[in-house]
Amino acid sequence: MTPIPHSIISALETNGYSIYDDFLPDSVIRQLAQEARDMAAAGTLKPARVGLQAQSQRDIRGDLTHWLEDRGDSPAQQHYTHVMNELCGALNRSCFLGLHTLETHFAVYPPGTAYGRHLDQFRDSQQRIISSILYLNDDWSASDGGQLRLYLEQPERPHLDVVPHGNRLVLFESARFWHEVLPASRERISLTGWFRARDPSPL
Ligand SMILES: O=C(O)CCC(=O)C(=O)O
Ligand SMILES: [Fe+2]
Repeated sequence: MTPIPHSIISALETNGYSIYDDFLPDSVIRQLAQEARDMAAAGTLKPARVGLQAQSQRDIRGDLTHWLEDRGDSPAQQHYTHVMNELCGALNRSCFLGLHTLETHFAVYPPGTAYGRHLDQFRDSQQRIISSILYLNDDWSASDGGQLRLYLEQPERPHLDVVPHGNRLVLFESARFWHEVLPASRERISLTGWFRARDPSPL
């Protein structure tokens, strides 16, 4: 069992979001980044879709994605899914969120691309409860751009810009925070996941 630092959970409980550095071993982050770059080079990543209006909204989202298999296809992906399952259990024990599954994709944003302001929970579905992003970038600095801009609903601090440093984990309540990805001058890589509640049972 991998212990999950309590500060991740307590920040999420207090603020509705959490930012935690050095989440996984650096070697795992490097391996995951390499796998994403290899897929980008091989042309196996797909342009991301935005809900049902994918055609008309293509320009609001410039990343290329690859969905992970449930257990992960490589030792590094298996490490990630194992720790995220532990995190799921810890969130359920502390916050009673009833999280059931995690869906995750690699996301590669070519230089200059972005993802416009949006909410992760689709209007017709309540199932995405917690959004999670694990950044896989080497030596990122704020001047490279690519910040995740989280709109905090606070008059004194309308938004928070999160620099996508490698091995930084960001969690936030999917239905609560509008957010966007600012364009970067470099390729920007991440593993983006959503903890979902159980599918509602049919009536
Ligand atoms: O990569 C990020 O910082 C956020 C990505 C995002 O908002 C999404 O994929 O829905
Ligand atoms: Fe999002």
